[in-house]
Amino acid sequence: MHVAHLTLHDFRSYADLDLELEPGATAFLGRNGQGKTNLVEAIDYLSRLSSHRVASDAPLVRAGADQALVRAAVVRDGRTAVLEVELNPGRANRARVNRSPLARPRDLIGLVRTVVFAPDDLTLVKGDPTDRRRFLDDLLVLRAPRFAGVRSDYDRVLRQRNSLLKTAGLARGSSRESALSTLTVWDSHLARVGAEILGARLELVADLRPYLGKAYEAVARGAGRDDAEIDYKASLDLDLSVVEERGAQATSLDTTLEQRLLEELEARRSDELDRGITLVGPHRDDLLCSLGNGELRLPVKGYASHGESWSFALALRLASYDLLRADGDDPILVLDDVFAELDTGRREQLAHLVAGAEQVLVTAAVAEDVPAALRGVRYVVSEGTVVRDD
Ligand SMILES: Nc1ncnc2c1ncn2[C@@H]1O[C@H](COP(=O)(O)OP(=O)(O)OP(=O)(O)O)[C@@H](O)[C@H]1O
Repeated sequence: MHVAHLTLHDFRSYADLDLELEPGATAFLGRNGQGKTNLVEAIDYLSRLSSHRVASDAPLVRAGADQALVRAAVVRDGRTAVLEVELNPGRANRARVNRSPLARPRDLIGLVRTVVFAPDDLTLVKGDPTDRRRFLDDLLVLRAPRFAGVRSDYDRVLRQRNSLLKTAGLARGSSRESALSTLTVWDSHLARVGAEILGARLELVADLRPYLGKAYEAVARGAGRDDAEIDYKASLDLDLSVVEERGAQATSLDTTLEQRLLEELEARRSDELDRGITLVGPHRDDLLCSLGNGELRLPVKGYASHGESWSFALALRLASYDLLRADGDDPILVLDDVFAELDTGRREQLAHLVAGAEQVLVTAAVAEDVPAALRGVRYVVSEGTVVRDD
């Protein structure tokens, strides 16, 4: 797929912008702070309805304006769809496809898919578990958009359950009894939705694993296919052979996981009441990233060198891209300011690996940092204007 036309209105630093885009590589060049990342962020926003840079929508609306608009003509298998989202911080956003309003903005998710490489990707391996959980869930949603709904259901159940745990922990006598019986109801909600997320993440990690080994071998010189490894670390003991047996039906896997979550919630009840938070569930899990082979396998976080950590983060993104491609769709690749972070060898290697993508959008402050294979169409971005440089 590729974006053929992008329109922005009051998005970030852009009051109004209309831009034709082509398949293949396009580089946005210009000094720091001129609006290069703002452009690719807009396309990424359409893909996931969130930004790779900020957690809320408010900073995406141009200072002084009260709403922003992002519209893109997306070409997929020769057919064009016009996707549009109106950002209204503090109020409901609105989305349209071919000018028809969607019942919920999140119905837009999945119609355009992006994989973004950005300097912040180092946090995938060096940051908190939250960063890795977000990585997994974002990829999950790109592969199966209905997970956007499952994830928001889980967040809601978790908030309600935590607030009930606090109330029950402080209550005495009959009000404690009543809070505890309501808690049982929330246990079953949490276990049901949590099992769905857990099962999907476990399968995702199993699907991603072979692509990760291949990608790490490609980006880290001298590395082998078995050097990079990912393992899902759940907040409870699981018999992972259930998942490894890919023949297992998703529904039976979810039932097994739901049962395990319920048992664990029961076992940790008094701890949870003391602390007033939910200690079991996919919100407590992590993705373990490790390097090495044979007996010497070490976690990336805390052990790997800066270069190895970067290669691992790049490999995670490349593996996501390959996995989405294997699902039968060619996502739009965004390389936001990454070349300045890489040595010449890694730049060329990365360019070689992604040059065949249907559309690659690159941003860079220094034109020479962009490898020749990705120089394609060039735009100069300066003070909010985007001018083609032929
Ligand atoms: N909501 C907003 N309203 C107005 N201006 C904004 C808003 N958000 C960001 N900006 C401005 O956009 C500019 C940053 O743009 P962007 O991040 O795209 O820069 P860039 O060209 O990618 O720079 P670099 O090369 O440093 O990454 C900053 O000058 C910032 O002040």
